[in-house]
Amino acid sequence: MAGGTRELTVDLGERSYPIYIGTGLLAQAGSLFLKHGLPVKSPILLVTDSSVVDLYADKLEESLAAAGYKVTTAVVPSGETSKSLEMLDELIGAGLEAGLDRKSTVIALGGGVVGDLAGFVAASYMRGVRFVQIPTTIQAHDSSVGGKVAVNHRLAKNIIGAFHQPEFVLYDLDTILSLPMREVRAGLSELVKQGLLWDGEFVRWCDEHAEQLLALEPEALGYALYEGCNIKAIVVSKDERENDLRAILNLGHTIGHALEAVAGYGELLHGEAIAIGMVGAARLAAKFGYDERIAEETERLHVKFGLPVRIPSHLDTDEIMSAMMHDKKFAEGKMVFIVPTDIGRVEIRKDVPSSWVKEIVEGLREGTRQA
Ligand SMILES: NC(=O)c1ccc[n+]([C@@H]2O[C@H](COP(=O)([O-])OP(=O)(O)OC[C@H]3O[C@@H](n4cnc5c(N)ncnc54)[C@H](O)[C@@H]3O)[C@@H](O)[C@H]2O)c1
Ligand SMILES: O=C(O)C(=O)C[C@@H](O)[C@H](O)[C@H](O)COP(=O)(O)O
Ligand SMILES: [Zn+2]
Repeated sequence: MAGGTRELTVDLGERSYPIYIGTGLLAQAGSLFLKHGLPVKSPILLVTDSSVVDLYADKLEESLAAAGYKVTTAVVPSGETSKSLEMLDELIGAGLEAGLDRKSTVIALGGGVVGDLAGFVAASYMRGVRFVQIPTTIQAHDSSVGGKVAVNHRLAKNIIGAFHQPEFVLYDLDTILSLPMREVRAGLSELVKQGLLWDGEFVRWCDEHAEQLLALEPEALGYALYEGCNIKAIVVSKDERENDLRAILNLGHTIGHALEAVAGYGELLHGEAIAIGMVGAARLAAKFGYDERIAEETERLHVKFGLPVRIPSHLDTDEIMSAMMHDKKFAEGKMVFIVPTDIGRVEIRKDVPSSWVKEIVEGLREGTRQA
């Protein structure tokens, strides 16, 4: 690997895999595919989106071709609406037409949308083929690690999916430099999330380096993405299938996923919805008697990164409340929330009164002063 490349392991026994983080890595993809034993004789399906294809597909295709691979590239429209059953159907068709067999590999080149969608194609094509994650957004430090793959239903996010771990994750930090500013901010939301749920020191570091992160200063970005992937890898390694601990990665998602579905996929970016959801979760913490400064700090930090912290006024509270009932954590008639107990610590609460949640949603509406 190129000097300066960092490597982490997602420790899952026989399904363990590395995450390579560094610069100039797209050009090394072919040799890494060979190193990981991905068969040359079976065609590859490369899935990317309409914004990423012109930026990075050529470099990847060239590297794979030089290593002897035959690659067919399928391009989906960029944005959340591509995480759909219709697009899954299209891509399965593309795989069949390209002659993919059971030894083939599906590659995701793009952000979390492409990662989740291509991952679900890999999980379902012929009941499962190999999969490689090549993330190109900040957000995708989260989505490319851990094996959650899915498409959306109009009523609920990620409700049709699977757990399907990649062979490896190849994170070429050069790709991040072309991200639009709104996507940079949205991605930083989930990076800060990893600190809020696991590592208060990392939150303080993000706070102190906000300017460098927003400017995509390479050293700060490389360190932060490494830390974000590391936290994700630790949690996933302890509880791959979300029997318990892994649910903490869902901080902000009970409200956030509901907002995405009710607003219509793509109106609020995932990271934006989760930013609002994290402020909501922190306000819930105060209701459970935890320090009110947790909510104040959470909000201040998100404002510093230029993220939304209020629910758009046109979204209906009752619709948001009923969308939350479709949350995957909802069980035995109870709402479940990941609640911060300090900056860098959370607990899983299964005793959350829906009246409290409704009060918080109302209090978070645009134009409402803090309750
Ligand atoms: N599976 C998981 O564990 C997990 C974790 C976090 C998020 N997610 C999912 O990830 C999705 C959000 O991911 P995202 O924020 O990466 O969104 P995205 O994939 O839609 O990418 C954001 C936008 O940036 C563009 N883009 C991507 N890379 C680019 C680049 N390098 N330069 C210029 N433009 C680029 C894309 O075309 C898109 O328009 C959501 O669907 C969310 O549910 C999944
Ligand atoms: O990997 C996880 O586990 C997460 O919860 C990470 C989240 O950031 C991500 O948005 C995930 O897709 C949400 O999972 P879901 O099970 O609530 O759909
Ligand atoms: Zn998320």
